[in-house]
Amino acid sequence: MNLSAADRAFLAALSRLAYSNPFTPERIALEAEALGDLYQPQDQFAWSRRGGAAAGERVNVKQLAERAEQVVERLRAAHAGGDRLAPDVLGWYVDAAAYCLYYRHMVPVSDTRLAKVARPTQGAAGALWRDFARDYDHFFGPVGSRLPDMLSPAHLFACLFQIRRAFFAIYDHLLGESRPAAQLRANVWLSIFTHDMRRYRRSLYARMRDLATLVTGPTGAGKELVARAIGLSQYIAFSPERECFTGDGAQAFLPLNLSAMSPTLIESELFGHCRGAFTGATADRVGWFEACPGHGAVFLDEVGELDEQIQVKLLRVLQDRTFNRLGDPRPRVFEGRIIAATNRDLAAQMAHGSFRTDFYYRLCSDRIEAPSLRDHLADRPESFGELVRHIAQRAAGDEADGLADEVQAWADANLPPDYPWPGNIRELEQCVRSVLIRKAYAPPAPRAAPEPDRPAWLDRAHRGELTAAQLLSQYAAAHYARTGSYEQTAAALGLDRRTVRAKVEAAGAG
Ligand SMILES: Nc1ncnc2c1ncn2[C@@H]1O[C@H](COP(=O)(O)OP(=O)(O)OP(=O)(O)O)[C@@H](O)[C@H]1O
Repeated sequence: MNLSAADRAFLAALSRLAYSNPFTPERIALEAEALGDLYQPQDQFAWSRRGGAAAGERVNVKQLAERAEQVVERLRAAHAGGDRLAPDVLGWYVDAAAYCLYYRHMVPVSDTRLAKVARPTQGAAGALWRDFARDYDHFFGPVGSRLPDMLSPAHLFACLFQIRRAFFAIYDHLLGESRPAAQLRANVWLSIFTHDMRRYRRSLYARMRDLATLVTGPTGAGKELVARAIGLSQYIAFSPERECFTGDGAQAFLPLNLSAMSPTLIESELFGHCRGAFTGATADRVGWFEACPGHGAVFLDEVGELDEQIQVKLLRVLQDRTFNRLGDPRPRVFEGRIIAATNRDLAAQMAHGSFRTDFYYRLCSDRIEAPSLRDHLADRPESFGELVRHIAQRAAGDEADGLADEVQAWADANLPPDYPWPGNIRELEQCVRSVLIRKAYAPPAPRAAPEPDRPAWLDRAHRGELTAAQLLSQYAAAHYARTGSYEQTAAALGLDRRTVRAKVEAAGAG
């Protein structure tokens, strides 16, 4: 079949677009490339929630889908008429048809319907699935014999539905039109799907749970939101026989704030315990690692506060997925994904010996930094008004515009232009609520510069808990962390370089 140069260019761009990260500027550039003259310029460099415009209402997306439908139907008709598609055109056809399936069946699924369809009860996704499967046959039936690697309809359905879930989880919750905000959304997408969506759909979807994610950033900057978006967006297989998903996506995020609990309680929450394992353990208890399904995530909030003994147990979970209930010698298997967050400087904690190096490296194979509110405002001062509007919308519904204006006026009159917002977006939320109630907000009093973290090994040394060898290792490691040089550390400690190195390594492993 003869395709025009314009059709070829359109299909080539659409093929890349269908596998691209929707939260990057490249995605917008691909929309422009695919649509050519039809593209309607927009004033955003990457997709973000704005004034309630849902993705389906975007004029460029609509144009893309309409054009994709036309070209795909022409190619299909040509093929049915005996006109064999060339291999490059066949590849484009597959991608464009999958795009049409997404647009036809997933884009109309609203947030509320999504939750109903996602239920693992028989038939919950029935109507959506049957319509999808019919269109799948329509597009791929005629060319099926030439597509040995084609994804099964159930797997493609599960993948496209996952994209829809992830899109909502990111787009609806991680707000802001600044570049750091867009970067954050794009990074969350990568943590879910990686940078290679084809590989993800082929095989990685089943392996993502082996990758832990570490979310860093200051307090109130959205670390838990990030973790939630990743945790609630994992792949869930679809059962065509039962016409439902095989797991409950809504129950898949298990957060635990580690800063507020004693070590025994943390262990019991995470690993579970047997009756009698410790005073007060009156019955067996299933921990979160046991309760978490394969498509779920356990979120370890404030991981920088973890006691070293628990770090060792968590390292084992990360390395070979096994753990024991307290008081039970039988090893059990964790099926889900681990996401951790901290606002502490883990590098400094490692240097001080209070955070294990091996645990750190297993934890941060994937790392996301949540930007501070100051980062948003430095990039885009208008972010203030935009974020206030979003927050006001949640706090006051129809009254949002008036409230947002009040907050802006109050901030202009009462806050210095460089007010640092130490509590980040959480503090901004508090400010909006406070203006709603009292027409004023009292920022927290500036605090003295925080004391640097006191290394845990010093406390242990103080309590007489370290051997002489451990003490020397920790001291050498602390010195080395400050100087970055084995030579200097050796000279200062009166040791030879090799001994210092062995001591520093022993501290890291220790
Ligand atoms: N990017 C964002 N978009 C929208 N809301 C945000 C964003 N970042 C933070 N928030 C809001 O700020 C509040 C705090 O967010 P969250 O609990 O995720 O922060 P955190 O970084 O985990 O804080 P902490 O370190 O204190 O636990 C929440 O109410 C959340 O809705």
